[in-house]
Amino acid sequence: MTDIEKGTLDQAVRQVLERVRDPRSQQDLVTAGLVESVRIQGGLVQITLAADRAHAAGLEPARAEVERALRAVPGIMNATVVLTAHRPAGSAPAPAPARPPVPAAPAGGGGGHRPIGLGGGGPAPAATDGPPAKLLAGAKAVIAVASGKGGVGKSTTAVNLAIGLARTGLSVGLLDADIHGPSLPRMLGITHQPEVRDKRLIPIDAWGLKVMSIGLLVEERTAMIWRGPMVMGALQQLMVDVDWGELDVLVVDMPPGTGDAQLTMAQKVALAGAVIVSTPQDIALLDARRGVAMFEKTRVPVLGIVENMSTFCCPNCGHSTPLFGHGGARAEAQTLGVPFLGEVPLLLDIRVSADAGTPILASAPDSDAGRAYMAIATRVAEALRPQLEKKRAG
Ligand SMILES: Nc1ncnc2c1ncn2[C@@H]1O[C@H](COP(=O)(O)OP(=O)(O)OP(=O)(O)O)[C@@H](O)[C@H]1O
Repeated sequence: MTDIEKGTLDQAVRQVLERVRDPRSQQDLVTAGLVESVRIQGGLVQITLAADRAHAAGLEPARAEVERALRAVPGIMNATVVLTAHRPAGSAPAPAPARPPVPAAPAGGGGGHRPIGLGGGGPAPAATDGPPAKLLAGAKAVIAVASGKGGVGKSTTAVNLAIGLARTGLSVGLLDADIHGPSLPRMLGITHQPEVRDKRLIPIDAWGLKVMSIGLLVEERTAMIWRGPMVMGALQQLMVDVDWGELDVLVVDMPPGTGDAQLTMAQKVALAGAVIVSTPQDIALLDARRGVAMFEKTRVPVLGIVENMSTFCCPNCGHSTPLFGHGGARAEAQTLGVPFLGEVPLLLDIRVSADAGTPILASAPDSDAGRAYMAIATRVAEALRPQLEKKRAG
């Protein structure tokens, strides 16, 4: 796209936003300060409208009108307008910007910048507090990999667990729902963006898995600063707009913690089970306990606990040291009455292979780490068998 074409698109988008009225103030959406962000990239447009909850309830027709109008503009291949209700009640909308907030795309588009590819093809929820619906129903079993605390190796476990499940002969997808820190593209060595076909995102094939991550669609920095309802909006769109095809298991790498985002996910998706990852330290186990409690509260079966960074294996002499203690997760699992799925040592090779984008179970399946992950995956596959058989029969 040339600079001139891009300038014309900017202008067309602005005209649409200035034509549609806010029903409350009767001002156009830009003047009313309701436009939070505009992103234009290679013919794809994503706009976020933000208002307080009461105001947002009446803005759906305006949102739909903007979307319709944008999709009719020549040169716009697809447009998604998201309405978020995250402004505090009674707060004044942001002052009208002189221009719509800066489109994130550099002039000329493309150029290595990550586009928004959300197609808006499915029944994407417009507001973030719509009625609960069970999403991702296409997969025979959806499992969440969660941790009460960040940095315990949840994503590394999710990746290797997914590869292990695929090695048992299942068709497996991997969804990175860790919106604030999407690390799966890096861990899987994915550098290209997903295609949009019939307004739906096509997951990327990597290591025998179908993969989708918000990290493939927006810059990491953008995702990091999103607030709660925007995170939920993005998550829901990821769950609605991706064409997963036929899957036996979809592994969801959850955001760390046990806050609203996790709870909402657990409620909106018919989860077949959850795998909780923890290090053996008391503090991490305390958070893991909260994770187990959260899933139990939402009636999601806990498939078990994984102890990560169990012992430190020195790459030089092979000596094992229980750096963070050892066995705590097994004991905790016993106390909580949930299965213990296995332990993974703290190994330099795991970190190096993750950073290189070549997950250890794919690159070195016969290594200690590879075997540890495969044992965990085999236990999870076994636990999922009844559900998979039931779905296949049905
Ligand atoms: N068993 C292990 N041995 C060595 N390094 C590991 C191990 N598990 C994870 N790591 C490394 O620890 C770091 C954090 O892991 P990871 O990103 O999987 O954690 P996380 O819990 O998903 O973090 P966040 O909550 O921030 O997303 C990464 O550099 C990863 O390579």
